[in-house]
Amino acid sequence: MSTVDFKAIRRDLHQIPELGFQEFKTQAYLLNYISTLPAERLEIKTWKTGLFVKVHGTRPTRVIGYRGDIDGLPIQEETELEFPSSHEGKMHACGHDFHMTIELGVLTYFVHHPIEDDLLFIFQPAEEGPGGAEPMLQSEIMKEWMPDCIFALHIAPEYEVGTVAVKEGLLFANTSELFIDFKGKGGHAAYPHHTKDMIVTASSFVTQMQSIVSRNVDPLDSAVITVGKMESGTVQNIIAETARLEGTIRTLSPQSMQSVKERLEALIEGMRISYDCEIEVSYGSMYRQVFNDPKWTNHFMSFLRETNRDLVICKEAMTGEDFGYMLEEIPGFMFWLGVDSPYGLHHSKLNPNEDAIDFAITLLTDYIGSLK
Ligand SMILES: CC(=O)N[C@@H](CCC[C@H](N)C(=O)O)C(=O)O
Repeated sequence: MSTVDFKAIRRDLHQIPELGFQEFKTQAYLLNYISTLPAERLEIKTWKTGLFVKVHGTRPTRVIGYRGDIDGLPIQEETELEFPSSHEGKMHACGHDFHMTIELGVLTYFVHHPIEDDLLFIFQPAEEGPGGAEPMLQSEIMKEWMPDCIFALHIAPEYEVGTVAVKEGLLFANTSELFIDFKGKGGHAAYPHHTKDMIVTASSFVTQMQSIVSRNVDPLDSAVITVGKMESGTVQNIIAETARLEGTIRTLSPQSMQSVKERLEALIEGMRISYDCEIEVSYGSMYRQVFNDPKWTNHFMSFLRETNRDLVICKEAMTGEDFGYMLEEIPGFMFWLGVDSPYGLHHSKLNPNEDAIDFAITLLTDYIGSLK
């Protein structure tokens, strides 16, 4: 193959994590690398901070799509790596540095070994939020280069390197971001009866919300409501006038997403009365479930068995992924790639095993190469 050191590329990318739609250095890095490849078969179009890269086939009748996401998370890295994030408070804590590197590896291979069909490599911004897949899908470039099938992977810390986990049908949940603002009346810590304390209100709401999952959702149709951020107050002896909760809702069925929101709004209505305050709710970005096309997924699983790769038929997860939008329009699948990290996704010490990079590049080039 080529003599490119993809681990070194991953390390470069790991050092420059950027949040959704701010991936300027990342885009420049990707463009710079791609500019080192033979250009004859390549067509490159930038889209916001992302990229579409087409590798023209020798006698194309189809376009085979591959999508990787490129954004990082607002987390202060706490690994002991020799190449930590150089961006204060930001980290590739969801493995998108791996995703991009593997995509570059596959792209590189097919630039040197073109197949008959065209290949479309999508480097998608803002997967963690506010979501790049849906607007990318609506873009003129995508309409012109619409793939006939599409694939993607996500790193999985819980599996060994060399393991692929996948299932047909539902893989990832429906998601909705959740923002709730409380407004009461601040005042002296010693005179709570003259105030409307929003720390007490918001705390009580966080606990009450959990009853939606335990009492309103069918236990066989799981849901999660997580509050990841709670902001309130100024100092220890002032009662807080405002509070803000930021969270996310996950449901296995789209119908449950609707009913969870209805219950949440009913609870809010009750809180307004019982705590005599103002409460505003908004939902931010929402992602469609990731639903793997059964035909393509079974084809991939047969390939894994025939080539003696370690395959785990996994359960669905409450993770979200805006790749779900692409799979709604284009048949294909997403799979989990084992990277064996003691710390999980979205953890400040996530440390995936880099051996998974070469494994994944070979796996994907073998699989895509087999699509005669
Ligand atoms: C794979 C992964 O971890 N994806 C994210 C997607 C987040 C979507 C949105 N910002 C939300 O929080 O609802 C995840 O947290 O599952």
